[in-house]
Amino acid sequence: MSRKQVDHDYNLRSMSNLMGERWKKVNDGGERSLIKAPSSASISSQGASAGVSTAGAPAAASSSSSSTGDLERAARKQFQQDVTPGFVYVLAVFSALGGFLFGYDTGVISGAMLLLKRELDLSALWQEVLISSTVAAAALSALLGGFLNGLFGRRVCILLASFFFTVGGIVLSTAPGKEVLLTGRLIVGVGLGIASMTVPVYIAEASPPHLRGQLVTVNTLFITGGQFTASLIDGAFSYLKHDGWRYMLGLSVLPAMLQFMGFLFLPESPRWLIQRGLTQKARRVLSQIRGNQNIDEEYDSIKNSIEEEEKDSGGDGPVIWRMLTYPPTRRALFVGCGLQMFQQLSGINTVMYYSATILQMSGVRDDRLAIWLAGLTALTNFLFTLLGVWLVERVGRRKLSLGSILGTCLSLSLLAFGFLMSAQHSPPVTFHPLDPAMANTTCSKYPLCEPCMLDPGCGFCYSENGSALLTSSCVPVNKASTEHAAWGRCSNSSLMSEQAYWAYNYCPTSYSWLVLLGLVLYLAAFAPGMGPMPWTINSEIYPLWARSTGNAWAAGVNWTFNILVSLTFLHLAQYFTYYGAFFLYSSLALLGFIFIYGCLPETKGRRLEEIEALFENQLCSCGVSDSDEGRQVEYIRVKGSNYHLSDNDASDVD
Ligand SMILES: O[C@H]1[C@H](O)[C@@H](O)[C@H](O)[C@@H](O)[C@H]1O
Repeated sequence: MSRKQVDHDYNLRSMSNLMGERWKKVNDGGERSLIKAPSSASISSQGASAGVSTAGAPAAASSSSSSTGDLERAARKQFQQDVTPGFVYVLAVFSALGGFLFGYDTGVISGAMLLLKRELDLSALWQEVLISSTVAAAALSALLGGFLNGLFGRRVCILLASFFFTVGGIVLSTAPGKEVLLTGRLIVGVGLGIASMTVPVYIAEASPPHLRGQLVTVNTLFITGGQFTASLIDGAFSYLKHDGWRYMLGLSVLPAMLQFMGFLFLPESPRWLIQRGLTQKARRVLSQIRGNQNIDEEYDSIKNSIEEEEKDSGGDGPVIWRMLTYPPTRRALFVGCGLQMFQQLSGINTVMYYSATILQMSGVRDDRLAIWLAGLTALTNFLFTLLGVWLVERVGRRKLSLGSILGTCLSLSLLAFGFLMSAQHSPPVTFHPLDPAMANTTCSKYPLCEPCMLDPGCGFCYSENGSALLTSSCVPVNKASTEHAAWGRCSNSSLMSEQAYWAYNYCPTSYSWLVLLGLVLYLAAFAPGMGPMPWTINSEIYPLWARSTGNAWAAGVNWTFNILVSLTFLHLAQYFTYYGAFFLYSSLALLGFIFIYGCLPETKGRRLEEIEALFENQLCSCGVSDSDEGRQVEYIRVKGSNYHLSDNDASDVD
């Protein structure tokens, strides 16, 4: 069926929800288009100046929908010209401190661990437990956060999260031993889970539609900003001989307290208030955050949609059950969780974590320098997320996500190819010790650097003249610190760097530039789209009754896959080699592309109340297609029928 054909039987409510305006059916020579009837003064005045006929004249389908596009754009422009009060920015920035803490607390631990394992003599198991306990606690508390959000509201949850961050930071910085450290990391994890699911919802519910994408994306900008700050703090405090980790872990208390104090004065989300029947308060908050705009229309639209939703979502039982048994929310949940899953499966946290090693492969031999340069990776992630903030309202969520995941997939392949070339030109092991006590290790049997490096018990010790390898051996790693070999010339710091270099986890290679290029391209592709979009889109695709639960489950999926990918990476690399692991991530990103292409509708510029309609029919039915005249048509399939939403010149597609 041509996409220009529109069926007879359509659901008017869905469409009026969808565009937030009244719609009329126009019979158009056997084809039906939808054009919008002006309902507000601003629209009619703009519509008149744009010369738009709204009376249902039997115009050609393309011109009527083109006029609809003009009218839509004019209305949007008018809306944007109305003053957006600065208060909404203040509110977004204070909320996004939760994102900053998310980034800081997940980022700071790698640098802190270098000091902790030395000072507290931590075993590999304890190191692993201290790192992953926070993520595991975050996964569980994100789910719990959905329930708390529904019950106490967004504001109380953000206060609760900043309280956990503060207490966790204090416990961590004063911890006398590893058990207390673990307690602190668990407390911080609880804060992380609650903040990660509440903040995007709160910002989305308070923002006007034309700014929503940008303001929610600012939260991810703060996440990456937190990760960058953590790398700077890690670098700076790594010079302290004692207790540097206490400052690293404790400094998060400052933004946490700032957020707590700010939220004592910031309001509850108006949508949650209306849902709870606190209508007077909701009106007050709406006026506060919309400044001099007329809030009646927004208030009514929220209220109506809550009433409609209550009928639609009917039934009893836990919200997640109602979501799963009601097709639109089931589809939204599928899309939301899928996005979060593919975000993590594209390996962002592995790439970030592994960047110091990638830099070492490129010839940066000094550990400290590698830590500082890893900060550059975090900075690149941050800067490209900034690009995402700029792009999200310009190109829309769908195109941004698609472009980003495609770029992620290609750059992962480049990374993998770089690793493959390094492996194929792996330097040989030229020196096999004669001393039987030393020779009888698994390490000394490896003929090349590649298998030696993939064995976590061994490292490659070598000397070179310029870029020519002189002698090399594969020796066991020092169990107490992977920075040295267990014996031989690489076991002694003073000999190392003068006569020999110790490569643990990597091999010297002349293909490092390929890997480095892959890393930079990866961040440039991932950070503007796949980094922020899963959070942004989840904050807007669920109806109010399902919003906190939907976000809770999606955030839970994010944290779960985060831990899964980071815990399996080294094993994956061991069994499939590094290039195998990165080719796997690249194939998963390709699957993600297909998923997004098929299932993600555009939500840009729509009211939260309108977005539910996008999920009311079968999945994979929204997008932009070429019309018969070679123009691009934005369409949606509702209840088995196709509707044009806009008809724009290819150069001017929303
Ligand atoms: O969106 C964020 C961001 O991309 C971070 O850099 C990453 O560490 C998180 O896991 C992710 O959820």
